[in-house]
Amino acid sequence: MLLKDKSVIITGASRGIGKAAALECARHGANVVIGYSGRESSKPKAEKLIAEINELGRRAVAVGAPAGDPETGELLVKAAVDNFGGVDVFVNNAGICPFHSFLDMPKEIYLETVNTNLNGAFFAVQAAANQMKKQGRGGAIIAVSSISALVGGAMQTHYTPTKAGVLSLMQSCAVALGQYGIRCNAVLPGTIETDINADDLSDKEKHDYMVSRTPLGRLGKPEDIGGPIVFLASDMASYVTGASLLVDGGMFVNLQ
Ligand SMILES: NC(=O)C1=CN([C@@H]2O[C@H](COP(=O)(O)OP(=O)(O)OC[C@H]3O[C@@H](n4cnc5c(N)ncnc54)[C@H](O)[C@@H]3O)[C@@H](O)[C@H]2O)C=CC1
Ligand SMILES: C[C@H](O)[C@@H]1OC(=O)[C@H](O)[C@@H]1O
Repeated sequence: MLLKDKSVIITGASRGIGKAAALECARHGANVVIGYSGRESSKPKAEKLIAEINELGRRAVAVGAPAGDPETGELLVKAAVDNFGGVDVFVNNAGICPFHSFLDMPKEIYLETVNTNLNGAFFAVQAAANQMKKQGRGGAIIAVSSISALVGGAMQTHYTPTKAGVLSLMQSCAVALGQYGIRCNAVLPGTIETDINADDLSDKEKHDYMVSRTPLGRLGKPEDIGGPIVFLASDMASYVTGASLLVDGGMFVNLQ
C-alpha cells in the first residue's frame, strides 16, 4: 500500500478520471474527500463512490461545491481536517471542455472554462498548500493537466490554455513550496474515454483516427490515470517535483 492512512482530496471525483483516482487511492490505503460540483444530478454518484470506498475498508466524505468558486478549496480542506485529521494529498482534477470553434466562441463558454479549470485550481491548490504548510509534514499536490497543454486543438482554444496553465501552476508551486516539503506535479493524460469527450468520440471516424494516432493501439480508460496519480502522491516519488507525466499511450511522440 502506497498511501496507507493518508488523507487525499480529489476534485471532480464523482466520475471519470477523478473517480478512478479516488478508488485507486483508497485501494492504496487512503481516506478520500470527494469534491463534486454540488449539482443534484452528481450527488448520487458521489454517494455511490463513498459506498465503493467504504467497501474497500477506507473512509470517504463528499463535498458539493463548484470548482470555480474561490472558496471551494477551503471547504474541501475543512472536510479533510474535520474527518481525516489533515491533508496529505490534493489532486486538482475537475475540468470541463465544451468543444467549440474559435472565431465565434461565446464569451460565457470561454470564461466558464477558464474559471473552472484554472482559476478554481489556483485557489484550491493555495488552500491545500496552506494547510500542508501548517501541518508541517509536507505533502503532494497533483494537477490533472493534459497532452493538450503541449499541443493544440481547433475546437479547444479556450481549453488548452487552461491545461497549459495548470501545468505551469504546478511548476511554479513546486518552486514556491519545496521549502515546506510539498511536492507539486502534473499528470498529462492523452485521450481518455469519459463523459467529457463522449459526444466528440461518438463520431466513429474521429474515434478511429484518435486510436490510429496512439502507438499502444487504444484510447485510455480512467483507470489508466489512477496509478500514475498514486505514484506521484506516494513516497515512491519523494524526489519528484515540478515534473510532468504524460500518460497518453504514446500519442504525443507519434509524428510518423
Ligand atoms: N478525458 C480526457 O481525454 C482527458 C481529460 N483530462 C482532464 O481530466 C479531468 C477529468 O476529466 P474526465 O474525467 O475526462 O471528464 P468527466 O467529465 O468525466 O469529469 C470531469 C469532472 O469534473 C467535474 N466538474 C466539472 N465542472 C465542475 C465544476 N464546475 N465544479 C466541480 N466539479 C466540476 C465533473 O462533475 C466531473 O466529475 C479534466 O480536468 C480534464 O480536462 C485531461 C486530458 C484528457
Ligand atoms: C476532452 C478531450 O477529448 C480531451 O481533453 C484533453 O485534454 C485531451 O487532449 C483530449 O483532447
